[in-house]
Amino acid sequence: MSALFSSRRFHASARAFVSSSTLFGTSRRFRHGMAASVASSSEAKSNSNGPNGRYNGRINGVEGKTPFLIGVAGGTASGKSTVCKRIMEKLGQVDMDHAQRQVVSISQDSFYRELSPAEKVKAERGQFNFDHPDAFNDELIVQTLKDILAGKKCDIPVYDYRTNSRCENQSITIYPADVVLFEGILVFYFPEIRDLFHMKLFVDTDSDTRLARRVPRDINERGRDLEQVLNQYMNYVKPAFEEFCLPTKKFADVIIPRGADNTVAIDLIVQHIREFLANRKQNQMKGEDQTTPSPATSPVHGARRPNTPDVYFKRPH
Ligand SMILES: Nc1ncnc2c1ncn2[C@@H]1O[C@H](COP(=O)(O)OP(=O)(O)O)[C@@H](O)[C@H]1O
Ligand SMILES: O=c1ccn([C@@H]2O[C@H](COP(=O)(O)O)[C@@H](O)[C@H]2O)c(=O)[nH]1
Repeated sequence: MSALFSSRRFHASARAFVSSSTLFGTSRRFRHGMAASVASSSEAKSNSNGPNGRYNGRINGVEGKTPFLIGVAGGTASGKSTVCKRIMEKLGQVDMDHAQRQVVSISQDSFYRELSPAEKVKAERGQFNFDHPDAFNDELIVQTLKDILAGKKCDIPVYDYRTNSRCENQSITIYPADVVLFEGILVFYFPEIRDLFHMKLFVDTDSDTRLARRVPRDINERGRDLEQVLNQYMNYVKPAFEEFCLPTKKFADVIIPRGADNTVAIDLIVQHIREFLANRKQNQMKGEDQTTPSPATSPVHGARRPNTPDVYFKRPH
């Protein structure tokens, strides 16, 4: 079993409760960042796969090596994408060619299912429940994540919150990478998806803070008005969070209070990823792979982790 991916090692290093009060005072606003390239369908098609459907163009990606798949769950506007962006930034993965990235981030929002005409009308009136598990195409998520774990290049849909639908003729190309972050409100809800993750993070941000962030975001970036945002929040978002998202916190390996403000937690996760990448590179140079996530920590191979969080990054009381 890979020593690096023995969860014991990571957990031991992080088990101490971290005093964070001096570090979390600053409130910063971060912009969303796509960790994959957005292309038109024709562009996406021009990025060819090699034999066996595997992409041949990467330097670090070795065929057949399973990427380390990290699930990032949490309520709306908890800071999931910002946490992923922070991780990417700290690993120097943002300002580089998408095809060369070792770490990529994917949003569950890309997998909202197509609505029927009647549902579209409801959605336009703010009467469709986008926070219910039925709103997602979970089969496509499973298939995509399995393809990613198999080292395949994938094209995933681009979602437009303003029209409540996929952008036509557009896709995001996800190139094979060593580490893949998959973030979304319900990424731990579906057992078949949940069981694919090698590590599960839950971004745990206070509900008032989340609402205070969601209101301006939905107005400024998603084309909503205040009344619409608050109605949707009260009728669908909040009840669905309590029924479907919050109960999945128990599946997390690491809970990150305060999201991107929690630099201690993010640094620990980044350190863990750095060690994985360094170890994988070293083993590749030696011509062997000991860093493919091991059966003990890899749900892909059927083993399961206990459903209790191993680590809390906690402010002392
Ligand atoms: N730590 C933070 N401080 C201030 N604003 C933040 C912070 N984290 C996220 N935001 C802002 O809150 C909104 C939601 O953050 P985002 O990361 O998109 O959340 P999620 O992906 O969970 O929906 C965005 O407008 C983002 O810029
Ligand atoms: O068409 C749509 C699709 C989704 N939503 C809302 O988005 C959030 C999930 O995205 P986060 O980035 O995690 O906030 C979810 O709460 C949906 O309510 C939408 O309003 N319209």
